[in-house]
Formats: sequence, structure tokens, C-alpha cells
Amino acid sequence: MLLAIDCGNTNTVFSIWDGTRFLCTLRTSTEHQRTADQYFVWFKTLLAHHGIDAKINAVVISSTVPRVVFNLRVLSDRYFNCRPLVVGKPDCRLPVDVRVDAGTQVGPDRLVNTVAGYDLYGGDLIIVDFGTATTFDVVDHDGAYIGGVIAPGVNLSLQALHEAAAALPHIDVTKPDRVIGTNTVDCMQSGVFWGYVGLIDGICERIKAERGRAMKVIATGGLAPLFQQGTDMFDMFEDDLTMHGLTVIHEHNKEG
Ligand SMILES: Nc1ncnc2c1ncn2[C@@H]1O[C@H](COP(=O)(O)OP(=O)(O)OP(=O)(O)O)[C@@H](O)[C@H]1O
Ligand SMILES: CC(C)(CO)[C@@H](O)C(=O)NCCC(=O)O
Ligand SMILES: [K+]
Repeated sequence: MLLAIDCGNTNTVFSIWDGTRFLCTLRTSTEHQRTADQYFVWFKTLLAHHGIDAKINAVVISSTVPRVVFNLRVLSDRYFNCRPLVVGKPDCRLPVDVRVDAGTQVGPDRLVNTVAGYDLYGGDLIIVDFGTATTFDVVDHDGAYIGGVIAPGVNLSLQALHEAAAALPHIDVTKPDRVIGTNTVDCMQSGVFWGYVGLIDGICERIKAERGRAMKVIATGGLAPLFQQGTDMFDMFEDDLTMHGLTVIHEHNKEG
């Protein structure tokens, strides 16, 4: 079975793929200090809790945090007796082209999203991923990643507002009923929620105009369902787009 690991700047997700479906998905915070032994204790404990007996014999990793890859490699080697496939490394082949400025290191999560989006929906896509950053990945008609947009993540924006202004509390994002807030929290929620709705609509419209062609918009990431309530820009919502992309890349590299 395949262990797919998606390591973001905030959270790291492990999913077990049996070739047909994901048996389980486990989430932990991303910390580069975490050792292979610590990962394994956590992993084993939760698998036992869920009653899953998985024989892992392959590992595929996407990591936006280079430092964590070392311990994940040790985990694969020591506990699963295999060499992991790491997206973005020269020995990991992608089924799509990457057409960006020479020397640019595209985030592996964006490449994986591109592969997944093209596999599920074909080309001419905008993929919006609400993670630590909010990213827009633009996929050409032939599946190539051709660039995109990086905006500050929703929770990051709220955190920055709280840290920079003494009178502004820490709050979570929700959808306010009205735009005009009549107290501090409502004002902040409005700024972030409706501000991001404007950002989503504006950027997608401008990308479509710049490309001059019809494009489908796919939303993914923890906050996508919330923003779906404020915009009709999204054609599709995919819960586990990155995980799907990791399985596609694993298959592609098996094929010789
Ligand atoms: N209503 C909500 N308010 C705040 N956060 C939410 C809400 N719904 C979901 N989330 C957050 O979404 C996150 C899951 O999103 P996702 O895995 O896409 O990104 P991330 O883990 O935050 O970022 P990264 O992948 O960059 O590490 C969870 O951490 C959860 O806290
Ligand atoms: C933008 C993030 C942080 C989103 O996870 C990640 O994809 C990343 O670190 N990217 C590197 C720069 C780039 O993608 O162009
Ligand atoms: K993510």
C-alpha cells in the first residue's frame, strides 16, 4: 500500500491508498524537529485506533518545507523499508510540463494540484488552494503548470491583523450575514470574508481575461467550503485534490 504525505507549512497529512481508495487520513502540525521515530509512534497508534492493518511498501511525499523531508526519508527507510518518491526532486517525473521562469522552484503542492486537476478535469484550469497561503495555479490546455498567484492565507491575514493592532482580537473566519459590521469582531470578519471573496472573484476573472479562453475553477483546502458560500466562481470543489495528485504521480513513476 502507498503512504502519501502532503506536508504544508501549517499541517502535515498522511493518507493510506490501497490502490482503489484512501483507507484513512491523519493530520498533524508541521514541525521540522519531529523525528522518524515520533512520526511512526503517532502513525501506528492512530492506525491501531482505527483498526487498520496497512502494509506500507511505497511512500510519496510533497513538502513545502524542505527541512522536514530528511526525517520523512528516514521514516520511509527505517519503518517501511523503501525509498520515498519526493515531488520536485530530479528523480521524480511529472506527467505534465512546468513552464515558468528559469530557476524558479515551484511549490511541490502546486505541481501536485496541477497533476490532480488535469487528471480529473483536463486542461484550462484555475486551481484555488486555501492553505497557509491562498494559491491560484494556472493549468494550460495540455496540463502544463504555467504559473499563478500567491496571496496571504486567510488565517495568516487574521493573525497579522491581531498581531499588528493592539485593539484587534484573535478571531476565526466565518461568513458574516452583512457587510457593514457594527462591532469589532463583525468588522474584522467582514473584512476578511468579503475581502477574500473579492480577491477570489477578481483574480479568477483577471486570469480568464489574460488567458482569453474558458477555464474551469477548482477549489480545494480547508476553507474552500466556507468561501463557496460567498462566490459562484468555483465550478468544482475537491476535498483531497493534493492526495489524488500524489497517487497519480506515484503511478506515473512506477510505469518505468
Ligand atoms: N471555519 C474555519 N475557520 C478556520 N479555519 C478553518 C475553518 N475550516 C477549516 N479550517 C482550517 O483549514 C485547515 C485545513 O486546511 P488545509 O489542510 O487546506 O490547509 P493548512 O493545513 O491550514 O495549510 P498548509 O496545507 O499550508 O499546511 C485546518 O487547519 C483548519 O483549521
Ligand atoms: C506558496 C506555498 C507556500 C503554498 O503552499 C508553496 O507552494 C511554496 O512554498 N511555493 C514556492 C514558491 C512558488 O510556488 O512559486
Ligand atoms: K494544503
